[in-house]
Amino acid sequence: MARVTTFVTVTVIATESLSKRFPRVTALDRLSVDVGPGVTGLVGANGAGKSTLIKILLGLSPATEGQARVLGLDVATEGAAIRERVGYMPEHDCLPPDVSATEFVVHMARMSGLPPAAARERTADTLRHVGLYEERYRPIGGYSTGMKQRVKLAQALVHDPQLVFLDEPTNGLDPVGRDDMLALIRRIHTDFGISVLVTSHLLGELERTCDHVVVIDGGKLLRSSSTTDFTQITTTLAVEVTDSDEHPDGTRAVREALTARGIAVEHGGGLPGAGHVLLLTARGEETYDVVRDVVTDLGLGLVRMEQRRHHISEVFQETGDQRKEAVGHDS
Ligand SMILES: Nc1ncnc2c1ncn2[C@@H]1O[C@H](COP(=O)(O)OP(=O)(O)OP(=O)(O)O)[C@@H](O)[C@H]1O
Repeated sequence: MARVTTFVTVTVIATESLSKRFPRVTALDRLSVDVGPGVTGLVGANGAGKSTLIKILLGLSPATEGQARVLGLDVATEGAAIRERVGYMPEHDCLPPDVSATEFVVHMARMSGLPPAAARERTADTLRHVGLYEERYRPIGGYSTGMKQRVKLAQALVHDPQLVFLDEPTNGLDPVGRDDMLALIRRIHTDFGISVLVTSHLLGELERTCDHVVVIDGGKLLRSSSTTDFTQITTTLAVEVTDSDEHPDGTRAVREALTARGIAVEHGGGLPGAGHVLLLTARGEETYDVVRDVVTDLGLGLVRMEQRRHHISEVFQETGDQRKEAVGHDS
């Protein structure tokens, strides 16, 4: 008998027309989005609805309308089964100050159903993984913000979930602490195969960490796509040319010729120390040909013509004021 092979795209989270209305505000507004395995960023300004979505996905808060499934389980009826398989790092400080990280994480592991010996072993492994060593025996009250974030992360991981929700894990961290946390988040997926949904109000910081980014604003979906698609919507070409006797300012001559051919040159000499660099938006292969022809016709030398990858935050700056205002940017 012929064997039929089907390719199934695994959906980790699926929402369909999901809404959450509070008396004075609509926190989620008919949100339909699918999230696959890997590391996914959920980005939106403060109040966009990120935490509300996470609480619904954990089965902790009922949706007003619509449906959602997590790991194939219905959030409305299978919340307990979802929480067995999903770890949650809440946004706000929620740690008891008087106990040590070890005591707290063992307690959380026991609450998740692990027997005492396994809970202790998993706690030691997880705290080591998040980078807490001798300090793990000291009371949490004396910890830095970075150490507290690591304890919150450890308790989300200790029961070996298939998926973790991390709500603003970089909040309150300095730039070095932020980078460390983002690297740690990436390793949760690469080292253990756990899928991650991580929220942030900073679009820029997620591009290095996430495979996929979902952007929401006012509870509505603005965009959901792979990080690469985000950063390659448009390609900027950096073009550098020589001068000649005939054209002592080669850069200017090329700029004028390109403008005459209908190619907008975004900035002239915008890169540090590169007075001869032109930046222009490439629209397919033909832009390359036009630049090459223009430079040759002017009798100039082409020093370089290279693609410059966009950062996510730049893409948003270019795609309209509404999005720009909706999403915070790295400073
Ligand atoms: N229990 C609640 N009662 C009333 N309004 C709420 C409640 N929880 C959230 N909201 C409102 O819903 C909107 C979305 O809040 P939510 O906390 O989900 O946003 P967020 O994107 O996580 O932002 P932040 O990072 O600031 O928490 C906000 O306007 C908020 O004030």
